[in-house]
Order: sequence, then structure tokens, then C-alpha cells
Amino acid sequence: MGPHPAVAAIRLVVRRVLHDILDEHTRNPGEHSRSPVGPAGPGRIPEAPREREPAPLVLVACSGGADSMALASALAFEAPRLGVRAGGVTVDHGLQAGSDLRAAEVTLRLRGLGLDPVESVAVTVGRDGGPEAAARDARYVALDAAAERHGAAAVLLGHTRDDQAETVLLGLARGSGIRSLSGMAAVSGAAGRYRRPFLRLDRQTARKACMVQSLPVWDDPHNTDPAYTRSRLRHEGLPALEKALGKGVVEALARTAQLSRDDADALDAWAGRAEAGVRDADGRLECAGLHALPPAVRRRVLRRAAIDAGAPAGSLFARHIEEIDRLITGWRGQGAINLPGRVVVRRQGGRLVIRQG
Ligand SMILES: Nc1ncnc2c1ncn2[C@@H]1O[C@H](COP(=O)(O)OP(=O)(O)OP(=O)(O)O)[C@@H](O)[C@H]1O
Repeated sequence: MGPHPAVAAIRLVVRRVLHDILDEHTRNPGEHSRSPVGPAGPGRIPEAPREREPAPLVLVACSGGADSMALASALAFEAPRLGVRAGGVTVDHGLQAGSDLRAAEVTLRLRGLGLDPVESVAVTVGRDGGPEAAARDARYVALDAAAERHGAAAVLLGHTRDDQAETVLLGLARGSGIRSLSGMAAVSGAAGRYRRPFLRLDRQTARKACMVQSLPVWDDPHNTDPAYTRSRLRHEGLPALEKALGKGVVEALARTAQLSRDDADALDAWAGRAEAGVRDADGRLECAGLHALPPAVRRRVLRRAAIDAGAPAGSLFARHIEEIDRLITGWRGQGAINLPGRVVVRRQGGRLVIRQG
């Protein structure tokens, strides 16, 4: 008898991602399989010949919740069959009493699945951008460092189709364009480090896979705490939408993410080409050329130029770009515009001067 359909489904998507990672590893053997970070210098051992390349290591980022436990179990099952090493990392955000004990328990469970290396990393969560964003930032810094330390080819994350739908709705509510509607990418991070094999899988399948394999899971109290936006969306917003619009709404939102991502990528590429055409010899942007561009392309050119000048991407909002845009489309001799990161934009002689100052 084969595995339960939920278990078969999670293994299949993980197998596919591992195949991708292996393919990339074979094509660029040095890139992902460097040895764990150690002392560099003259005594450094030269790169091993291709046939002695160690098997790539794939880590799972595991909170102990159902999604990432299901992911860990599928990784532990599939990796040895494909000649991949599999390990796990859990991050202790230190936000609840006893979080260190929970992290220790997660590491035991991961080891119990046969993963090695397994590590628990404690982080200090700052305050920037609200508690959810601060915890996420700290987590990714820790995961990046763990991946470097272990020389991992990839880190798997357990985001599901339901998480994707929530992300799209959050982007829609911010009103900031199709890039934020495109949700989370299946592959992201430096050199495509982060992989999200469950993005097309529903949360129920992950839960079911844990249940039938008798995997104990930890339910993060934050996930049900109405103080958190995502939790309200998960428990009130999406069910209300499903009631009003029908059961397919989660799938439709996830599809919106994929379509938006393709559109946003195409517009970004267009903006890259357009930018070269509107820069003068001194690198300033010509207003007439900008005016002739479609607004979606022009706004992207302006955003890139502001970021290139030193404005932090995370603090640059649609209203900032609209204000710069008015120097082009609504020019009445207005003064300079101040952007985050002490970047100043002014129009001079039919050109935009964007600089830090
Ligand atoms: N404390 C943590 N340590 C390691 N990885 C984490 C941690 N928290 C989240 N992750 C990773 O990020 C993914 C998304 O987490 P998030 O909390 O947004 O969603 P979730 O649906 O609650 O996931 P899960 O059921 O796995 O906790 C997780 O599946 C996991 O891969």
C-alpha cells in the first residue's frame, strides 16, 4: 500500500524541488557546495575536483508548526533517495516564555526524522516595522547565517497556498501595485537560496500529512492572536471572503500572485531598458523622455533612480513616487522633493536631478 495521498502530495513537491537543486548543483558544482564557512587564506584547500564534490546540503527552516514539520518529514524521506544531505534549523525568536524549550524540542523532532545537521538559533527581535516584520527580518538574517555556516545549497520554507493568498490580500490592502500582489516567489534570496515547495499546496494537506504520520506539531499562539493582522485575515477575513465568493477564492488569489509576478517582471525589464534611453550623458533623467513613457514604466524608472541614489527600498512608498511623477506630468515649477534616506529630487532645465544631500 502506498503512502496516504497527503503524504504522497508533499513528497512529490519536495522531490521536484530537490531535483531542481540537484540540477543546478550539477551545472554549477562550486557555487552551492562550498564547504562550511571557515578560515580563508593561503592555507585554504583548493576546490575539490568535480567527482569528489560533496552531496549538496538542503536545510529546512522549521518552526515546529504543521507546515514546516510536514516539509521536514518529506525532506527527510526524499533527500537520501536522491543523494542529497538534509538538515534543519529552527529559530527561537524569544518572544514567548519557554520559547527556548520549544526550540530545543523542535531540534529533537528534526533529529528524530534523521536530519543532520540540526541547529536551534536564538535571535533578538527588533522593533522596526511592527512585531511580525521585525520577527521575520531577524529570522531571515539567522537563516542566511545558518545557510552560510553549513554551506547549504538551499533552505526550504513551508509557506503554503493559503499563506500566499493572505500575502496577496495584504498587498491589495496596501494599494501598492502588482509587485506586492505577486506575493512570495517559489525561489528567492541570494543565489535562489530560499525555496517554497508548498506554495501550490493547501495548508490542510500539510496538516493531514502530519496527522497520518503522527508527527507532533506546535501551534504558534501568534497564529490565532487577533492582535496580528495576518491572524485576523486567516481566521476572519478569508473565511468571510470564501463565504461571499466561494471556496475557490484561495486558489484564485494564489493564481493572481503568479500572474502578477510575471507582469511585474516584464514591466521591470521594460523599465530597465527605458531608463537607459532617458538618461543624459551626466546620468540625469530627461523629463520629456520620461513623459513619453507609459505611467507604469515611468514610475518604475523613478523608483529605481531613487533607490540608486540611496533611498531605502523599504521606506519608499507609492506616494513618494507619485510626488516625483508630478515633477514630470504636473510641472508647475514646484520645489525639491525630500525622500527617505536624505535623497532630494529636483527638476532643473528639463532634467531630474536625484541625489543624496
Ligand atoms: N521559528 C522559526 N524557525 C524556523 N523557520 C521558521 C520559523 N517560523 C517560520 N519559519 C519558516 O517560515 C515558514 C512560514 O512561517 P509562518 O509562521 O509565516 O507560517 P506558518 O503557516 O505558521 O508555518 P508553520 O506551520 O510551518 O509554522 C515556515 O513554514 C517555516 O519554514
